[in-house]
Amino acid sequence: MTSVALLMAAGSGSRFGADRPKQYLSLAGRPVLRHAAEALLRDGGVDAILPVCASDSLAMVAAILEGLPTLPPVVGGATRQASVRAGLEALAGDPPALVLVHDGARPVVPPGTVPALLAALERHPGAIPAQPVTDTLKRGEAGLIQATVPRAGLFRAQTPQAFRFAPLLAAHRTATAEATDDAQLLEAAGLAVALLPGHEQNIKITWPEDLARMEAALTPPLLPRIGTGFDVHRLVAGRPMVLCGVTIPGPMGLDGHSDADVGLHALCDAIYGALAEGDIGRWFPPSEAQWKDADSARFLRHAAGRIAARGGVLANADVTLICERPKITPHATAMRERLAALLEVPLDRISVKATTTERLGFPGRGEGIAAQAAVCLLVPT
Ligand SMILES: Nc1ccn([C@@H]2O[C@H](COP(=O)(O)OP(=O)(O)OP(=O)(O)O)[C@@H](O)[C@H]2O)c(=O)n1
Ligand SMILES: C[C@](O)(CO)[C@H](O)COP(=O)(O)O
Repeated sequence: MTSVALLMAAGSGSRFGADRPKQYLSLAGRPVLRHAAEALLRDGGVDAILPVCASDSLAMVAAILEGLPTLPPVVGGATRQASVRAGLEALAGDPPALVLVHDGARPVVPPGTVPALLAALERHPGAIPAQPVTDTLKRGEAGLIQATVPRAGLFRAQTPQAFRFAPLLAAHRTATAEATDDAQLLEAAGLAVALLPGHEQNIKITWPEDLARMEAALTPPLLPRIGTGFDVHRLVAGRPMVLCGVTIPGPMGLDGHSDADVGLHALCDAIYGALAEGDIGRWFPPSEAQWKDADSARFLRHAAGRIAARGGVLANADVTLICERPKITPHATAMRERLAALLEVPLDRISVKATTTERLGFPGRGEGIAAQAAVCLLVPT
């Protein structure tokens, strides 16, 4: 093996103050540590990851990293330096040529970072990513400024930090003082460590607000998706009149394979259209006997399920019923309530309204009822 990455996860996250160490908290649905491991491996160049963690977390860490090229986890120490040393000693019997040391609490390793670090090791025994300090620096005490510290030539060190294995192990074995990163030990040994460009997204999660910032950065933006639907059913005697999930008593009803709820069908088609998932006939073919006289509410629940399956939400829906009779206004609130309940959204996201065609055409002659619907969904890109 030519390069191994130590993934540091033996800290307790005392500044973060959660019920678990921060590297095990969920970020965009997966543990922070899993993000860090995948990010390390993404560009290639790392043959295996060696996790370093607390003794009571060995099985959990192995489970979190399942499926990735990992070596069995090693137990860390009381300080970060002691933990890195434990990882290096575990490799010393069959040493890799190169080693990277990465904080398990840094879930983002920007693309290109690992290849650039490994390339720099051809010229130097160590290389790290670092960001130039851009704020004015103050030294303070008891809430008062003591001095302004010149910031020229100052950098904020990040990880992964990359080293030739032998000098890093030697530096750890001979260290006399506690270092907050590994480059410091090579510096103390008088060895050159290259400074490569770091990245603002490479945040070490230290405080709760860091995790919140990362969550916002990793959550895919929601894309508005518009859909429209249109449907017509014939008016006949002796059939129920179900419109937008509400049954309206009377001698005439709508003809169709299902309960012929024309408004609800238009709404389903608008949703399927917004998702580019066909139409109601694709999901519930009229050729299938099981949908005969079916309550169309189940179609709308299915459409709502498709929105949820895509991780989306319904921003709003607007249904227009086109008929002379029945008069819709007395029923509009009940229809909105029924649709909102089926879609599990607040009432103010649903509109139901009606129009006539001034007695023109088939709706005007009372031969049928038409409905059109428009929806706006917000769906992750
Ligand atoms: N004894 C330790 C201490 C820290 N780390 C790891 O080193 C990285 C950076 O350390 P830090 O942010 O200081 O983590 P914690 O020590 O967990 O945090 P705190 O200082 O707030 O307790 C983390 O991934 C952490 O798990 C480690 O492996 N062993
Ligand atoms: C290694 C490190 O992430 C580089 O910035 C940092 O030094 C860790 O520091 P901490 O004091 O352990 O948080």
